[in-house]
Parts: sequence; C-alpha cells; structure tokens
Amino acid sequence: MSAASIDGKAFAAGLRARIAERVPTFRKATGRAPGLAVVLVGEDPASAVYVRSKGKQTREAGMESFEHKLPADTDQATLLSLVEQLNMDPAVDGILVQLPLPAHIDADEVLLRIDPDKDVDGFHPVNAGRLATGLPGFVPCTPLGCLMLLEDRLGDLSGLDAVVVGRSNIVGKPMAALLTAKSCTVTVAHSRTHNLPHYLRHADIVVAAVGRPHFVKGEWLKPGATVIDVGINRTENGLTGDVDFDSAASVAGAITPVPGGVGPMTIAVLLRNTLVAAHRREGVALEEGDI
Ligand SMILES: Nc1nc(=O)c2c([nH]1)NC[C@@H]1CN(c3ccc(C(=O)N[C@@H](CCC(=O)O)C(=O)O)cc3)C=[N+]21
Repeated sequence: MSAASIDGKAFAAGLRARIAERVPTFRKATGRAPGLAVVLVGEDPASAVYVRSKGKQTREAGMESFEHKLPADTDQATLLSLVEQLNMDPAVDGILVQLPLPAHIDADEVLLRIDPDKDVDGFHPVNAGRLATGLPGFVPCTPLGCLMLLEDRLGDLSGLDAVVVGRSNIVGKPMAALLTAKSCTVTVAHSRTHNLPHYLRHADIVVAAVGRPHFVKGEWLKPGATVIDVGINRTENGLTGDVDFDSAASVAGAITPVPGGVGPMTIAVLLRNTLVAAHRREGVALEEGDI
C-alpha cells in the first residue's frame, strides 16, 4: 500500500462539530432548533441502522430529530399524507424518506411530494434541476460529501480529469454535475461501459458508485489518482466497496476506505443540509461556505 487513506470518519466528525457550533446562534435568532424528520417504511435491518444513527447524530448536533416508523404494508396514500403533514409543520426544516421503499410504493411520486425547500436529500427533480443549472438548492448528501473530501485533498479541481463510475440519480449524476461545476473534465462510465480501463487510465479523480464489489481494479488506474469509493456492499467477508482496495492502494495517491470513508460523510452532510434549510426557511443568514 502506497496510497494515503482518506479519513472520512475524522472529516465527518469535524464537519459535525462545525455544524453544532452554529446551532446556538440559530436557536437565539428563532427560539427553536433546526428539525429533521426521517421516515422509515418497513424494517429492513440496514435501513433501521442508518435511521438510528441519523437520529443520534442529529440530536448530538443540537438539532431536533422527528422519527416516523411505518409498517411495511403502509399504503401510498398514508405515506403521502405524512409527507404533506411534514411539509406543513413549521418545526420541520428537513424531510428524508429512507430509500429503498417497499415495492408497492411509487417512490418517484413520494419524492415529488416533498417540499423542495425541505428536501435535504436533494432527490426532488426541482433540486436536480437546480444543481444542473447552477441555482441554489439542495445537493444529494453522498456526492457533496465526496466533493468535500476531494477538495480537502486536492484543493482546486479545475482542469482535472474525473471519471464517475455509476449513473444513479442519487450519486453518479449529481457527482458528475458537481465535478463539472468545479471545472473538471468529466466522464460518466457505468456497468455497461465498453473498455472502462481506457477511461480510467487518464483519470486524476475516480468516483466509484456502481454497486458492484471490487469492480474497479488498481491496474486500471493512473498512478497517483485520487479514488473515492462510494460502494457499500455486504459480502460474507463483511462490508466492501466498489473498488478492489488492495490493488488500488498500490497505484492510487489516495483512497477512501470502506467503512470509514464516504459513509460517515453522508450523514454529516445531511446535518449540514438541514442547518442550511433551517436558515433559509427562517431568513437567518449563514455563511454556507464556512461550514
Ligand atoms: N433517503 C435516503 N437518504 C440517504 O442518504 C440514504 C438512504 N435513503 N438510504 C440508504 C443510503 C445509505 N446511506 C448511508 C449512510 C451512512 C453510512 C455510514 O455511516 N456508513 C459507515 C458505517 C457502515 C456500516 O458499518 O454499516 C461507513 O461507511 O463507515 C452508509 C450509508 C444513506 N442512505
């Protein structure tokens, strides 16, 4: 291993501390704490773990956590009316509906019903459009966390070659939009790309978010590349990323581990987006760039 390990866990802890420092000022200005509502439908064990740690970290930052756990057989209308109630609730600044939703639920319709100004996940098409056009809105937490790690490591990203492996609405597409906005030359590759090594050979930045364990091999990388591994694959050997870590670590300049890399950033950015949502909704100023 020659690559530096990018410590997302430590960076996320620092980010959460900076967020927590801003909460008292917001409280003084408004008489209340920022509030995040998290909706979980069903009892997928991984989702339950994530929701629990979101609630815990929300409270530790001094914010209010509203958790709504609904049974797996909840119908569409019931879920939509909960979303509507949260849209109207002045104590709720951010709404997160945990994905994946059960198969009988139309997830696209649920996401469309969330007030875009409370959409701290950045999944509403209005926020996707704002990101694509450079308007202020909410950016999905995982790609924004990846960008923070990249800028912390590399400084100005302008002119760098970036390859995003994966094209989901949640990670790949917004990641490509963010890197484009930072003046990278961006290639979006995915599981069907012919000759992925050809594209990776020149990449200064690689963001792997295809959802396939060990998909990206070290031999394909440009020596010294910065590699961000978004994958969370549960295998019999435990949690592994989308990058073949051992081969990549001998070629890359820096790489995020799994766990301890991107994962903790996702929740820290969720808290950041909630803090931002609260300030925007109340018209209280916040230097967003300083957080
Ligand atoms: N509406 C919605 N928004 C989400 O942001 C969302 C979601 N649905 N559904 C599920 C995914 C997954 N996700 C993670 C959050 C934290 C870690 C995390 O903290 N991971 C740690 C620990 C991993 C572990 O031990 O399980 C790590 O990588 O070090 C991972 C993954 C948010 N998601």
